[in-house]
Amino acid sequence: MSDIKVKICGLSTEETMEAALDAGADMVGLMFFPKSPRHVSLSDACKLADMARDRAEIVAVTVDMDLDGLSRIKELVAPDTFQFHGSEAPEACAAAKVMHGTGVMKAVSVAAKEDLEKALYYSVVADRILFDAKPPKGSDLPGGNGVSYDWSLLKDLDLKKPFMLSGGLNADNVAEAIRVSGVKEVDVSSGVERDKGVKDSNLIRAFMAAVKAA
Ligand SMILES: O=C(O)c1ccccc1NCC(=O)[C@H](O)[C@H](O)COP(=O)(O)O
Repeated sequence: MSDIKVKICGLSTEETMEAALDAGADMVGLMFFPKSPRHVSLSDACKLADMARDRAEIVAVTVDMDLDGLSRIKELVAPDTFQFHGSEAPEACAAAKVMHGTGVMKAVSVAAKEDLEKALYYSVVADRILFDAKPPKGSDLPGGNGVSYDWSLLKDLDLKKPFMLSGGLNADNVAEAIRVSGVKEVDVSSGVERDKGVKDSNLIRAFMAAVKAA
């Protein structure tokens, strides 16, 4: 059994949230970016977060959200962690930690080796870095695009902070991604969906099983 940490991102129904929790997901992501097909309303987010509380780390995913928006999510949903998936500056990450008392994960988009350098600035203020694939040209979404990058870029990376690999993972490729990159944490969204934005409980279970067997 591997000790790889898993985040299942963009859960939007009670059935798939339960499947993720029951299968042992360590972190569950709720999407607050209106353009995302995985977007959840505040009231749905509250119900889903209540299911996950004390069973997994609840991650609120936001993109360049203003302070009022973040405060509303904090008050109503009470996430453990904010995932900043836009162009938030390191100072904004630091401020959010102080203001909301949550953990902060910063997404850094990767296509080539030089993209990793950005993580050094964020690793000082964020609790965790999410190395996600750079969105393809023309995509409206900064994440959740189901595309990968060269996993070996993360091999031997010494960041002094935990980091996750994401982008285009699924049950068929996650073991290879872990082997090639040497990472201890993975994140998935599209790879456990049957249609864009529609999570599938069987695919979630298959992904978790593939990670455990890696
Ligand atoms: O998933 C989205 O729709 C999304 C939209 C805007 C910002 C971030 C988004 N997802 C963030 C995640 O953490 C995804 O799990 C990550 O990008 C990997 O997605 P995928 O390649 O689909 O597995």
